Amino acid sequence: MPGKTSCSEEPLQYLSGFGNEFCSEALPGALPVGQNNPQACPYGLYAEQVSGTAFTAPRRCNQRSWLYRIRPSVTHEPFHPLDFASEVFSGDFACALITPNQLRWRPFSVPSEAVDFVRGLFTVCGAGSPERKEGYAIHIYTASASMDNCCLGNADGDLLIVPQQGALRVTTEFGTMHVAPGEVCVVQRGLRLSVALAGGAARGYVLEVFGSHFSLPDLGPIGANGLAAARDFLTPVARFEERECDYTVLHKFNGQLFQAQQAFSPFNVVAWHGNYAPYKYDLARFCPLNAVAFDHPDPSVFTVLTCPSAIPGVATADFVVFPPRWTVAAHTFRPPYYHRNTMSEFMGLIRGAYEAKRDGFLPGGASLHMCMTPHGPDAATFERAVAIDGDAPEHLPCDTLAFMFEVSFTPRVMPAALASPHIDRAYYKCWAGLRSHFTRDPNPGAKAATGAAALPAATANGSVHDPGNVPYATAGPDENSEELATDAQER
Ligand SMILES: O=C(O)Cc1cc(O)ccc1O
Ligand SMILES: [Fe+2]
Repeated sequence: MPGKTSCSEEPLQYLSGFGNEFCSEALPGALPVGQNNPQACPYGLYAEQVSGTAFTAPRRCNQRSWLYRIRPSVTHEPFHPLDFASEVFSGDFACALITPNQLRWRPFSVPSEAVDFVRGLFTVCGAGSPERKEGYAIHIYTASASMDNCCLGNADGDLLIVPQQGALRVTTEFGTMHVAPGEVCVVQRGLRLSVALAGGAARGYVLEVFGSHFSLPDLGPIGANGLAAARDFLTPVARFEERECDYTVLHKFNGQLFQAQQAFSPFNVVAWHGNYAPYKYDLARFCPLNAVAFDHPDPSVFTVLTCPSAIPGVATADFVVFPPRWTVAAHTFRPPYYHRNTMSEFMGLIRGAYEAKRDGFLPGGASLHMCMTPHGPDAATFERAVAIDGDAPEHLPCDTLAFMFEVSFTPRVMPAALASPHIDRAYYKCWAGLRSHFTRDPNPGAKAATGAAALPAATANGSVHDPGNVPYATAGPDENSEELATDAQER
C-alpha cells in the first residue's frame, strides 16, 4: 500500500460540547494562528472552508469550519451518476405512496452477501425536497461489510445515525467516532464519512434533514438543566491519514448518488477549527423528566435533538427517545394515551420492548403513524394498564430503548418499503381487542369495571373481519404471506 498512515492506532479522543467553536490539531502548530488562510499554511497544508449555513446567517446560528488538509477536496475526477438501487434509496418522494394506515415493519434483515453502509441504505419514507432544502427522509441501513476506500458526502442534508445492532466506526474529515447501539451520531451536510463495522453485522436507522441543522431543544420552565446536556455531545479530534490510493467519493446530491475517483484518502485533515463538525451522543446520558403526580405528558418531553422549521415551535423533525425510567403517575393510565396528531411519527426500537406494544414492535423493526392516523397502546397493553395498582411506582425495564422521529411534513412511503417482506400487514389487529366498556353507571369503579378481569380477552384477530390494512398493489389475498412480496427488496 503506497503512502503511510498516521495516527491510526491511537485511541479515539473527543471534544465535549454542543455547537462549540472547537480547535483541533493532530500535529502541533498545524492550525494557523490569528487568521484562517495564510499565504502558506503550516506544514504545507491547504486551507479549505466548509460552511453549513449561508455566510450571512445570524451569528447565533452561523456554522462553518476551516480544514487544513494535505490535498484539497477539489482534486478529483468528474462525478458520474450512480444508479444502484435508486428505487430503494432515494430523496424523491413525488412518486412515493400515501396511505393513512398504521404501518409496522418487522426487523429488517441484514444481507448475507457483502453490503456496506451506503449500499445497505433503504429509504422508508420522507417528504419535501433536498433541492428546496426543506423536509426529511427516513432510512434503514443494514450492512455486512465496511466501506472500503470509499466515502459518502451528502449534499442534501444532515444525517442522524441511530445504530440498533453492531457498533460503527465512523471516520470523517474531522476525526473518527465509535458509535455503538445506544449511541447516535450526526454528520452534517457535505461532510464526508466512511463507515466501518466495529461489531459485526450492522443495522440501524437514519434521519436525514434537508433544511436546518439539529439543535438542543429549549427547556422553558424546566430550567437550565435536564434532557440532553450539551457537554455530553462528543466531537472527534483531528486525525489524518496520508494515503495515496484509488479512492471513491460517493456524493448524494438532490436525492441522486454520484461517484468520483481520486488518488488519495479524503481523511487527510491535519487540523481544523470551527463549529460545523460531526458529533456523537450516548442516549444513556439523557436525563428524562416526567409526571411525578398524575397524567401522561406529551412525548416532546423526551426530545433529544430538534431540527427547527421556519415556524416557531414546529420542528421539521424531532429526535425523541423513550429511555428506561420510573413511572409513578398516580390514578393515571400510564402508557401513551390514544391519539391522533398533526405531526407524523416514525418509531424504531433499539433494544428491549416498548411500553405501548410489548409484542410485534421488535428491535430493528419500525412503525409509522401518519398525520391524524389514530394509534396508541395495543389491546394487551390497555388491559394491563387498567389492571395494575395505579399508584405503585414501576420501573420500565432497564433494557428498553425506543425512539421516535416526529416529523412535520406528512411522509410519503417508498413503494419498496410498502412491498417489503418485513411489513406487518396484520398490524391493525393489535387494536382489535379494544372493546366497549361503556356503562350508563357514571361511577362504575374504575378497576372493577375496566380491570383485566372484567374485560373480554383480547382476540388476536379471530372474529374480526379483515378489510385489508394496506390496500396497495402488492397486497395479495393472504396479506401476511411473506412469499407474496416476491418483487420486494430483501432488506
Ligand atoms: O405513539 C407513540 O407510541 C409515541 C407517543 C408516546 C407517548 O408517550 C405519547 C404520545 C405518543 O405519540
Ligand atoms: Fe404517537
